[in-house]
Amino acid sequence: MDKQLNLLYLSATDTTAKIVKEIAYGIGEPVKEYNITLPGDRQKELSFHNDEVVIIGVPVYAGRVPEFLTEYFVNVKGNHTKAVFLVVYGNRDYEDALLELEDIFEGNGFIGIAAGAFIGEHSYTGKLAAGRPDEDDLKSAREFGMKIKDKLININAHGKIEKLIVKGNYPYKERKYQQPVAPETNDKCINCGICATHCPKGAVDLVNFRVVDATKCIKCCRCVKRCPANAKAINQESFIQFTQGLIDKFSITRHEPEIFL
Ligand SMILES: Cc1cc2nc3c(=O)[nH]c(=O)nc-3n(C[C@H](O)[C@H](O)[C@H](O)COP(=O)(O)O)c2cc1C
Repeated sequence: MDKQLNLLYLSATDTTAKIVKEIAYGIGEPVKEYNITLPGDRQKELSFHNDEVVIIGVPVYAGRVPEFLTEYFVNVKGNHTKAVFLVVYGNRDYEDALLELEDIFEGNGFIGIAAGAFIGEHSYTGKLAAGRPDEDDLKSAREFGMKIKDKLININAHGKIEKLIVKGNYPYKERKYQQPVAPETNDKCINCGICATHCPKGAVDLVNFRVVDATKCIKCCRCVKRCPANAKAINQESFIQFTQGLIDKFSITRHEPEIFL
């Protein structure tokens, strides 16, 4: 087997983390984790060797890799390092995110050997892909891991890796300007500060937890979902309407994981 299996992921509301870990469990190797969800974890340059494997997982934001992450990924280098690409989306669509993720990392010295698009509860609401990844999703993730293990054994025996083809189109889906919005804090706030210390963008003020910099907020909803007092919510009418539209349109059909090997 390869020397080291690594997990590199951002997961604001923990769905990506669950799937990445279950894939690793299916591969069955001890892992080294690089959880890059918090700003402090995205300071260092990372480089991986040719005898390592990295599972790289990100949530889908507007059909793409989250933009601020593409800036950080410039600092993650491979050296003919084998990689598994994973995107997790909220049952709407993942559009060009997987192709973009593959392009970024293959441009940085990684070689894609497998990829997957899985489904996680939508960051904006518990009414879309509620409770996912569920048992079936996690089973699919484990089985995907086992297939990756077989492929790695095969690669190591024959030394040949065919170009990985994933779903997605060029040009990638256009990134549209979005009006800055930020969560508000209600009177239930207990001043614990979890929202501030857990914000992936450092958008919540570390002294006055009610102050959120809307220009930094990425609407990942980590603060909303992690708040033990249910005190944070995005209340802007446009956001509420957009979220309701997603529920109306995309909660009827259950999407299933897709894998590419
Ligand atoms: C800003 C933003 C944009 C999103 N865009 C999409 C999207 O285009 N398609 C989709 O199905 N889900 C979308 N989602 C939902 C997330 O991809 C999904 O909930 C994912 O499971 C979150 O991963 P995490 O729990 O690891 O943060 C979006 C979420 C956020 C916060």
